[in-house]
Amino acid sequence: QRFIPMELYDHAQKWTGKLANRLWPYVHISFPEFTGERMKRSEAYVAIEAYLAATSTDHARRLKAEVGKDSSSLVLSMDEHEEVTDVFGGATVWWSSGATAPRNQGFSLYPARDEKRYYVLTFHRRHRKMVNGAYLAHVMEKGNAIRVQKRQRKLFTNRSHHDWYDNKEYLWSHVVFDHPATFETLALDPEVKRDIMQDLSTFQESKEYYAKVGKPWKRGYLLYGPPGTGKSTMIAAMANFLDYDVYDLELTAVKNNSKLRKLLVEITPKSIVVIEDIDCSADLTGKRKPGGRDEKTSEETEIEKAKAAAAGGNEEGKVTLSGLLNFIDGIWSACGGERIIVFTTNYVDKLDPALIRRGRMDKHIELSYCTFEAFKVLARNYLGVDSHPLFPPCTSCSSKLRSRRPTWRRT
Ligand SMILES: Nc1ncnc2c1ncn2[C@@H]1O[C@H](COP(=O)(O)OP(=O)(O)OP(=O)(O)O)[C@@H](O)[C@H]1O
Ligand SMILES: [Mg+2]
Repeated sequence: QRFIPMELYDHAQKWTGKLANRLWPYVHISFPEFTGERMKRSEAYVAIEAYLAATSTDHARRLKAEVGKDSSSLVLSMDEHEEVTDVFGGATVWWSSGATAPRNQGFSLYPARDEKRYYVLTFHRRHRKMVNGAYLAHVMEKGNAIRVQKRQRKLFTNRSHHDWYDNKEYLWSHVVFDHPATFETLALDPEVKRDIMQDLSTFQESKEYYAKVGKPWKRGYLLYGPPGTGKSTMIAAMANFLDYDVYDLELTAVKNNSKLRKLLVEITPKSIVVIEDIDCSADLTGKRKPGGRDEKTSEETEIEKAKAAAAGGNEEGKVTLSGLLNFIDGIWSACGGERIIVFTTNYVDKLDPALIRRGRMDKHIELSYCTFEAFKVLARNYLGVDSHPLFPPCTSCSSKLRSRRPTWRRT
């Protein structure tokens, strides 16, 4: 600006740019950690972080360590201002990490809050097409796969809390999900068990199928039976089998239908949403009468409204049957995808037929008192006994026994 006349300045800038391009044929792409206003971590950044953690630990010299999945091992990843080289399809690319200094240099309780971290990818411009296409797709795919494999599964419940660090209201609170139940330890008829496991695997692999038929990728299970017959245990076994998070929805703590919808939107994919004891979770009989018609007179309705008003509430002040039906398969239910919804109940007859019709609750599983085959699993689990003189000697005998359905209670 001091030496070049103003009228030539633009030209000079253009030509120096071109010259620099000639001499410096490298392209940079940066991937910031946060994008937009919502303070949501960018998916690309998270995938790259996982990818680089896996590929960089052998080469990078500055690593940072975090506690891993089982809380005892450490996971290493690339530290800030570190650079690693990656080779893909004959091309060499360089990844570096960095962070912009916090804007607020003064005293703060949360010093790292406005620090902005990013990754920069550098490569020769002749590889531009390959990097933009195949290489970045490869990084995202591999990074996401590593992330899923390494993540700690969580058990959520709908108790909202305010995070002062993020200055954000979280509708779900969570702990690490660490239930040891599996289908192997679940005492259940082997055929029923195989059928459920098959059904879950099919669901997990059916992304294309659901897209083809135009249905959201989700499935409903209704588990019913007497108390203590393994409904809750089965949910834990399902979560362990599918490697999903669990969202335990306490319906009585949800104020109204719009809160329920907000909770739904926050649920991530690869999760099981559980509503335990659905028959006593909320008043879900709606305004239906056994005959299917609303037989209330307008006078009765008025009285109910007055009662509700006197109690300080109204229809908007609670979760209704229609709100719950919309939660399960309304237009909002498609958000997220890959979700299983499980209801448990001791009294299946008490539930509104609309709530548990096939399509909404696709699979109804009765868990009742144990059959002989299931009893053998318990004997193996608890006593380490595989065979015993009192066990029936052949399978045909055991199947006869099974057909009689003994009503032994588990202790
Ligand atoms: N089929 C089963 N296989 C193995 N263990 C079982 C089974 N059923 C029950 N149990 C054991 O019994 C206990 C109670 O089971 P669980 O909590 O799963 O029953 P539930 O059907 O959810 O009962 P409720 O209807 O009262 O909620 C568990 O600790 C579990 O170990
Ligand atoms: Mg239970």
